Amino acid sequence: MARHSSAYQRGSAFPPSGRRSPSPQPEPARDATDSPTHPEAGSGAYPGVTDPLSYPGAGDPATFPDAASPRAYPTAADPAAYPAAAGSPHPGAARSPAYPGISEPSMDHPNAAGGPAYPSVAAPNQPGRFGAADAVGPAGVAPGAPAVIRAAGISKRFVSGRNRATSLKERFVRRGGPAGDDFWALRDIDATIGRGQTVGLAGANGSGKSTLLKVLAGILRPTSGDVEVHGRIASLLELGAGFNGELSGRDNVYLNASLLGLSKREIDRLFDSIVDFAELRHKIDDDVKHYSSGQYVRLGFAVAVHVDPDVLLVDEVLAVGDEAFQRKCLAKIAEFRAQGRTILFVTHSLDLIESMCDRVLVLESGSLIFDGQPAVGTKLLRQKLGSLPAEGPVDWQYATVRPQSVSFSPEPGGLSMVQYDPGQRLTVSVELDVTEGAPENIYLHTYIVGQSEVPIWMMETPAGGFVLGPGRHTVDFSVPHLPELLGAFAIKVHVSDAATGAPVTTRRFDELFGVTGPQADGLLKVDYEARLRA
Ligand SMILES: Nc1ncnc2c1ncn2[C@@H]1O[C@H](COP(=O)(O)OP(=O)(O)OP(=O)(O)O)[C@@H](O)[C@H]1O
Repeated sequence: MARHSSAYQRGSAFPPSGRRSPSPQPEPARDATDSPTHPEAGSGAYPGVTDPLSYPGAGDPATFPDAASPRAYPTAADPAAYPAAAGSPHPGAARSPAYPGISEPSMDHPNAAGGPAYPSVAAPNQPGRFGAADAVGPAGVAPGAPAVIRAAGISKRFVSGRNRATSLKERFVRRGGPAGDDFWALRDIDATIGRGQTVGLAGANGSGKSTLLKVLAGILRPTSGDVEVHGRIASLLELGAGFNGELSGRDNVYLNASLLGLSKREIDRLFDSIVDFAELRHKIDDDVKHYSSGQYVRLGFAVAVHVDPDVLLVDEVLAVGDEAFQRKCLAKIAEFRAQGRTILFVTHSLDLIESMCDRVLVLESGSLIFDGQPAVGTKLLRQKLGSLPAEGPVDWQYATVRPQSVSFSPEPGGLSMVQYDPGQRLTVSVELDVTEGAPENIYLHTYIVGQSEVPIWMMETPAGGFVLGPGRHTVDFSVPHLPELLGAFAIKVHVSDAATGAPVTTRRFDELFGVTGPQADGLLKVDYEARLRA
């Protein structure tokens, strides 16, 4: 099992025992000084291959959101809450155009061990670490699928180059002060990917998708949090796909495939198939620096899918290929999926997520705001991106105040009952989940709706609303004497901010209560007279 965590030691095996206190270090912003080389690279075994028994904290069972009942995640913690940068400089996060891609490790990442490595290789399967307690069963995947990737509390801070200390002296002088402009690209992400899942990673530009993929691949070190990986990962993370521009396509195939764990003999056997897949036989002996971006990606993808990975991580790079190659890649992904391999891919194509994924993770400003069924997650994202109007201000599942359930009983807190006679007491109880960021004074109005959604009457909280803190609350609306009615009735709840009147959400519940009065269906009885005017 390979693990990436903030407890990494540079260029060496993992610590022998005990959880190290992280010495998180923000990534520097991409700039011209980022180098693709790895001066710290030591010699040694393939990176990421570690002694599973020595890893601190492995086996902490995390709790996972129930993907079948998607939930919004709490607002990300204030960056200030994260530990300040300390420890050795971290010049990684290179995005050099020359060697971006599959496997470029940041320099102080342990994967930097192993010579001129651009590995995204993770350790071969190590049985025993992921037991039944780790099983996850998100949408579309049989419950009990073992976890292959687990990210716990992942945060990633970058320091922009603008105000970054550029010398030791400056660093010393600024000690205790800000190291530069902090920017949190990821905030407290928890996610567990089960074996065989095809997971889409979606979100607006800059929401943190690529950063998360790189952290999972072990290419970026998280500022805090842990990643565990069970199995061999092949990743295609950026345009350029991790090739050495000075080498030919042929040499790069050998270099990359060997870094992904294949022997020379295995690569000899696969070579033709890789080249054919990439459709680059005519170019294979040219230096890859003369390749077009699409050709880079073809070769990178071809290598990645030929090394028999357990987990395939793919960034939006597919968009670079022409349509025919995209089709080929998607067919390959579908084949992997059918073989029960695990795939995590970033895409802006929400249709693709709906058609290919079992599950979607949606990021917003570095926070995971949704983890669950693709149809629901893409709807949320479309709403957020403004391509789909929200039903009411915000779908109730994502609102800061969520009407969770409604129940009917004669007395508040009494046994629930659904059938009533006119004149009887009825209490409609609305259960609300109030999250951080909800209005302080919450105003509810509930409509009792009859056939064809016709409102029969309305009940509301006092004008100032109720002050409800985060947590679960129940609001009871009691009707001492039900009017004469006949029919079945449902409840529609509107939530708004009592201070500003701003709507929060609306939910129409399916639960019904019935009243067996003498009236015609669904009508309220009022006293009246009928006279013929003289
Ligand atoms: N090395 C870096 N230094 C500073 N900021 C960075 C660095 N890498 C990424 N960022 C910033 O982190 C944020 C997340 O970037 P990331 O590439 O993960 O987003 P994304 O969701 O993949 O975006 P897109 O859809 O546009 O590809 C962005 O604001 C980006 O500018």
